[in-house]
Amino acid sequence: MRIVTASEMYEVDRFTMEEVGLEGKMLMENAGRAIAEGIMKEISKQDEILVLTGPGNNGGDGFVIARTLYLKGYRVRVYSLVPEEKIKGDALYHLNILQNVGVPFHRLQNGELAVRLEGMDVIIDAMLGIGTKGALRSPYAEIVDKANKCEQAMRFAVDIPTGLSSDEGVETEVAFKAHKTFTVQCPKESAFIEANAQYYGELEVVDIGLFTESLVNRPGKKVWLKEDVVRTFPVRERFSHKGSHGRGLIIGGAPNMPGAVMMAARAALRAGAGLVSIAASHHLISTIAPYVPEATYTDLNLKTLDIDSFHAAAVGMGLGRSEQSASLFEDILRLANIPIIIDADGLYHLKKMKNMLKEHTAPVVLTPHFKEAADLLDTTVSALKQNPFSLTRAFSTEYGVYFLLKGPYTIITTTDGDQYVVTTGNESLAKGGSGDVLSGILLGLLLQSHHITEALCNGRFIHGKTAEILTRHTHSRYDLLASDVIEGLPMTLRTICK
Ligand SMILES: NC(=O)C1=CN([C@@H]2O[C@H](COP(=O)(O)OP(=O)(O)OC[C@H]3O[C@@H](n4cnc5c(N)ncnc54)[C@H](OP(=O)(O)O)[C@@H]3O)[C@@H](O)[C@H]2O)[C@@H](O)CC1
Ligand SMILES: Nc1ncnc2c1ncn2[C@@H]1O[C@H](COP(=O)(O)OP(=O)(O)O)[C@@H](O)[C@H]1O
Ligand SMILES: [K+]
Repeated sequence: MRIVTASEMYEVDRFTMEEVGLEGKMLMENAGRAIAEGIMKEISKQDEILVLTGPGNNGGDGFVIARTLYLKGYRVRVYSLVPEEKIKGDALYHLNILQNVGVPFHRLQNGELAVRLEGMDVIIDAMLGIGTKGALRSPYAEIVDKANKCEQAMRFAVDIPTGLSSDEGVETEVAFKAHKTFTVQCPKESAFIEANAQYYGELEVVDIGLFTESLVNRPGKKVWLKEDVVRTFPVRERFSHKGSHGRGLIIGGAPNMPGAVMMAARAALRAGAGLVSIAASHHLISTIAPYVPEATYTDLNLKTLDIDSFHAAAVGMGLGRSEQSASLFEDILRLANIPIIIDADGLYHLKKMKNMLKEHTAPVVLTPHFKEAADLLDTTVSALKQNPFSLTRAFSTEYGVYFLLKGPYTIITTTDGDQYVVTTGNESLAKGGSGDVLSGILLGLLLQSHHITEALCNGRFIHGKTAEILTRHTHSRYDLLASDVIEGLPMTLRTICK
């Protein structure tokens, strides 16, 4: 499912209207009806419903929603924040129909509504959409603030909550706090910015018949969905052997962090890897081996370890930050000609030698969380949180790496700048070890997949999905351990990726 900026959405609108020939009025009718259908599932006919409308097409969607609800017998009225003379085009067309049908219609007088927002059971925000520029002006800011204070009301936003930008990089002062946002055709970039989650609430995408084909040739952003996992998950052939599913190498294991490589190895095997080897300090091997008997072990000595005899490697989990491990990491990066995942302490060392990435020809996957990523990109966590798409895309294309920016909304960027968002998972994963398990799953899938992007998206999807399934059935969001996620993978794989 494509994620768009405002300008991309306008291009989709233009293409659909001018080149395909679907009229704007009809698109507005489709949008309003689809959103009204969604809202009707959440409200009752006893509810007092107020639709707040603005000057543009977002307001036009609001007129269609109000008419649809009214004709179905709901108690709805419309409040326009602008005089009728300001309403033009398709929105005016639908305002006329609204008035012909007899839906109660009022407009704001001297900045005040003639009804108390506090008395409303349902407030629908069709004030501003993707045409929003800058901070809210009066009277929008005041009305939005009042609406947000109506604690008893269910609040729905049309397309985007009024006050938010569609694009990343814009700080929000005041915005409508929706319980649920019905977004038109494609989620907008800003829906995946952490600070905006409190305004969007739950997000539902409504299909109104727009054609997104006009965007096909641009580097794109997409949400990776279950149907994408089902379509691309590696198939296990009946006559395959262990070598068919890849030989993976995990390099790490500082004496005080034996768990990281252990969990990564076990997760890689559970995700389907054919063979997994752990290269760790020989003191550690006897400690780890009983916990992952299916793996093989080798001393972490680059004179004897032939990295390229493996199909892919993961390095950095529990590697340590000593000078010695820094030079070990540098040697690995210089020697490896296989796809390599770099996580945790590997990312720490990489910061000082990131120019090596430009010379490196084999695929490199970086899996930082926000703090690690901000360090690597020489920026702050808050700047990265506000501009995660553009900053990671710039880094990926400059350094030629795959970048998996870990978080509740994980953004995966390819070397070409295409981006995928994976939103599975919940706060049960906010616990030490989750990242090690993810690295293991990613390695397991990298070994079995023809496409690196699919391996990364699928790996991150099943990691989060497993946490969702476990916290729904057998665990709480408090107790879940990273190793529980490994043991929960069978449930996810059996249901999604048979
Ligand atoms: N085919 C279609 O057309 C379809 C359209 N669709 C729907 O249309 C929506 C986009 O409609 P749109 O382009 O009319 O923009 P929209 O956001 O409603 O209003 C812009 C107005 O806001 C005003 N304004 C801006 N910033 C402001 C601020 N900070 N504070 C205060 N005011 C501010 C600005 O005023 P101005 O600055 O020009 O005076 C301008 O007049 C889209 O989100 C979707 O819901 C869908 O139904 C699909 C089919
Ligand atoms: N609140 C959350 N919601 C969903 N996923 C989360 C949340 N917090 C963490 N995660 C996931 O857990 C993992 C944490 O990785 P990381 O911070 O590297 O953990 P560690 O280094 O402790 O192993 C990431 O995959 C991230 O997407
Ligand atoms: K809106």
